[in-house]
Amino acid sequence: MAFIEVRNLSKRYTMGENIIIANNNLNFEIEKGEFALIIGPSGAGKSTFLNILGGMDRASDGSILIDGKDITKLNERELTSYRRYDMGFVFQFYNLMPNLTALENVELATQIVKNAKNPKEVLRDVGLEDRMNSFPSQLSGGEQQRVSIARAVAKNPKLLMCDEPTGALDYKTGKQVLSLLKDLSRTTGTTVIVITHNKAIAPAADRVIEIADAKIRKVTVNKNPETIDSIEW
Ligand SMILES: Nc1ncnc2c1ncn2[C@@H]1O[C@H](COP(=O)(O)OP(=O)(O)OP(=O)(O)O)[C@@H](O)[C@H]1O
Repeated sequence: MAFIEVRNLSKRYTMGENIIIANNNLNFEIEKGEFALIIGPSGAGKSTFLNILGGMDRASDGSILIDGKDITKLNERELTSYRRYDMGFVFQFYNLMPNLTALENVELATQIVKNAKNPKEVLRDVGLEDRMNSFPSQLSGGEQQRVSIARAVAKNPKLLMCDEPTGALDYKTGKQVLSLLKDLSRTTGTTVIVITHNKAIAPAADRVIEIADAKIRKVTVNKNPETIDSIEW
C-alpha cells in the first residue's frame, strides 16, 4: 500500500443553481519520502485537492488514505489533530507573524505539537543560522519562505504541503527554495508535495501528477530525477 492513496476523489461546489466540479474522480498514489509535484493550469483543481488533503475542506466522494488512515472519514476533532500533528504547510505568501522573530515564528509552531524538532537546528538547516533574531520585515522574500519552511518542518510532519511556494520569488531564489524542499524530502524522509504552474521543474520530481479540467491527465514517475540546479526555465 502506498503512503498516500487517492481513490475516486471528487469535490463539487454548489453555487446557486450551478454545480462546479472542482475535482472529478481523482485516482493516484504518492510513496513515502517522495518529492511530488501537482501541476496544472489555473482553475484545474489543485488547491481544492490540497485543501482536502490538508484537512481544511471535505471531499464530496471518494477517499484519501494516508498511512492506511482514511482522512475523509475523520470528524472535526480528528481533523484538527491531523492538521496539527501530521501536516506542515508552506504557502505562497509565507504567512509569518510580523511581530515575532524568525526563531519565535518557528518556536510558536513547535509549541502545538509533541515531537517537535529543535527550532534553532531547523533554522540552521535551512541556512538561516545568522538571521534567527530578525523580524520578517528585515528578511528577503526567499529568507521569509525559508522561515516558513523551517516552521512547517519543525513540527516534524508526516507530510509537507506547499502551495505555489516560489510564486512570489525571483527565478534564482525560487530555485533555491525548491532545492531546499527536495533536499528535505531526501534528508528527513518527509513526503513533500508541491503545487505549481511550472511544468519545467517536472524532471526534478520523483512523481508528477498533472491535473486539467478537474481530472488527472497523467502521472509520471521519474526513477532518476534531475537536480533542480540542472534545470533551466
Ligand atoms: N469554495 C469554492 N466555492 C466554489 N467554487 C470553488 C471554490 N473553490 C474553488 N472553486 C472552483 O473550483 C475550480 C478549481 O479551483 P482551484 O482553486 O482548485 O484551482 P487551482 O488549480 O488551484 O487554480 P490556481 O492555480 O489558479 O490556484 C475553479 O473553477 C474554482 O472557481
